[in-house]
Amino acid sequence: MNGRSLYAVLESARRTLQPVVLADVKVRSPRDGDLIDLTRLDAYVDSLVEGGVAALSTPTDPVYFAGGLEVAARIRARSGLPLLRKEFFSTVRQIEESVEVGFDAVQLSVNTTPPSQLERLRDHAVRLGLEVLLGVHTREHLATALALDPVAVAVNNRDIVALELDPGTVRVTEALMPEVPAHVLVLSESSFFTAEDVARAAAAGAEGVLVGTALAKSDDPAALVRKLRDGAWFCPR
Ligand SMILES: O=C(O)c1ccccc1NCC(=O)[C@H](O)[C@H](O)COP(=O)(O)O
Repeated sequence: MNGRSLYAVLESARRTLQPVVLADVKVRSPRDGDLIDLTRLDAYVDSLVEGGVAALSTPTDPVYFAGGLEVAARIRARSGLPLLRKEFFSTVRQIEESVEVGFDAVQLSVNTTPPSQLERLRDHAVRLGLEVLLGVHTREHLATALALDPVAVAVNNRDIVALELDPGTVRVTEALMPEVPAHVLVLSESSFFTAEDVARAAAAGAEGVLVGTALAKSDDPAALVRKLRDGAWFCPR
């Protein structure tokens, strides 16, 4: 394990009572089309870091999100922050290449990872020193995830199976939080546009939020990171 821990980043919200803001470096969105011009990727990552994001993620799926391991390697080279891989995981090889590229964590979403592979891929990732978030969108997904005794879950406010074409709402996080045990860390993901959205997730007990589209579309991503984070207080569960 290296010094870049996503778990530690999320845990920090419990001490500071401020939620952490993570940025999803998403080149393309199935819903909104092209988001990041790769010729400005380095400058974009720099502005996120300047704004004070606590960690980064990137979807490496090339088909719907125009991501890839080359983009991930560029983000890795540009920033020393913890880096989470989003992918439709189904093979052990994908976990191994995540380590090779320099990811610190992977998200295995319960609704896209083949059920027979979920525990196996989680265990393999842990053996290789990766941190693991189990991604959920419904009560049923959450029950499946909690049965695996996770350190952290990611509540996706959008439906990744519908390729995030739904608008998404922080109400998904608000509805699921009462069922998450206090010791499990929570990252609330997707559909964050205003400081009020972030405040609602933090008030519901999410240690962190993951923001992609709003930052990519912003003229001043650093300022937006500060605005989203500074108006919110984390309420311990
Ligand atoms: O969540 C996943 O499992 C996933 C897998 C493969 C590709 C993308 C995946 N998720 C995408 C996201 O999580 C969103 O891009 C992220 O939450 C940012 O959302 P938004 O702020 O609404 O752009």
